[in-house]
Amino acid sequence: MAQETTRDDSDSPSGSVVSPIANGTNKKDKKSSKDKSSSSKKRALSSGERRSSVSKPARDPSDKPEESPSKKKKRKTSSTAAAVAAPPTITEEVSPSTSVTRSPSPVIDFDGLSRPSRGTRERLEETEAQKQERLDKMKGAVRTLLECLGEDPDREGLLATPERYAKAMLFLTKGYQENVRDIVNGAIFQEGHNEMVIVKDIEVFSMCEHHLVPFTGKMHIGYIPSNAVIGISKLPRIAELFARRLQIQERLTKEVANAIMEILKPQGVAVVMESSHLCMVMRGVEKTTSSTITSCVLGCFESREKTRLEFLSLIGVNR
Ligand SMILES: Nc1nc2c(ncn2[C@@H]2O[C@H](COP(=O)(O)OP(=O)(O)OP(=O)(O)O)[C@@H](O)[C@H]2O)c(=O)[nH]1
Ligand SMILES: [Zn+2]
Repeated sequence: MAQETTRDDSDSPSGSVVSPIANGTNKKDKKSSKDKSSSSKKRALSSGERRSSVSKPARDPSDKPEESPSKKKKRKTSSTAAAVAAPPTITEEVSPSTSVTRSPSPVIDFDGLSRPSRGTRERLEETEAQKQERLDKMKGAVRTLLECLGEDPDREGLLATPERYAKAMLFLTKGYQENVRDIVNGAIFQEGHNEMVIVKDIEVFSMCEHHLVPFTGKMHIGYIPSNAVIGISKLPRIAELFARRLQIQERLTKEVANAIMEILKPQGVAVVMESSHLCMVMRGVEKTTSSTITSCVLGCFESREKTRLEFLSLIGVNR
């Protein structure tokens, strides 16, 4: 349910840079939008730099463009100086011909993919034949799993299980292949609005990356626009995109909050998630009534206690 409360935020950052994803370009003019987006990305970065520097999403350590050998050698000599230097620039000259542009946000890359890794991009770009080959490989692995469990994979009830489970796992991790740009679909409206917007009690289903079993619960998302509002359904869609993959609840909460900051450049975002982990209910400590609450507050939700408390009371966590 979406909720709006009146508020006057005099110290809201002036103006709002709409991030490249907000332009909602569709596939055909993606090339030109990519050029456009790189300049707006730089703009986005400058407005991003204006954002509270208190909490920045941790970059995935593997998200480092390959350095050319000469650069590596130079780096060794001045490592101490580098250690205190300003954080790495976004566009790093790997070699004169190819400069690698890293997206300003480590949760959404310049292609609109969310935290892509080699494997997930392959999944997105594979041919029908490669898709079938992947499915066959997964079916074989599940068959082996059934045998190792002491089951008979050829008995009637299990004959189709390898394919069913392989397809189920691909569905449960479909978030890897979704593109934030398609999710937002250009539904960002310059409304000159700066009251708190909350969509709460969003059902979330994710997969614990340690045990490959689900954790499910509710997510509450609030933001205070700088100017632009997003289509309210896009907030649960963004949550879904980051939930449908192998996750931990802390990272899921943080990625949703940072993605919304990146897409909308609002004054601040707050995300709270409460969920039950089957890996704690059906095995291990076997606590059926326990639930885990995680939160991530950015921008004015982080810097202003009043704003944070108002959000928490409106979502009923402060009860
Ligand atoms: N901020 C805001 N958004 C609204 C309101 N009413 C409808 N919307 C959103 O307007 C957006 C329109 O987005 P589109 O992608 O063009 O429409 P759609 O394809 O039906 O979007 P989905 O509902 O996400 O399937 C949707 O995200 C709606 O949720 C409202 O009162 N406030
Ligand atoms: Zn687990």
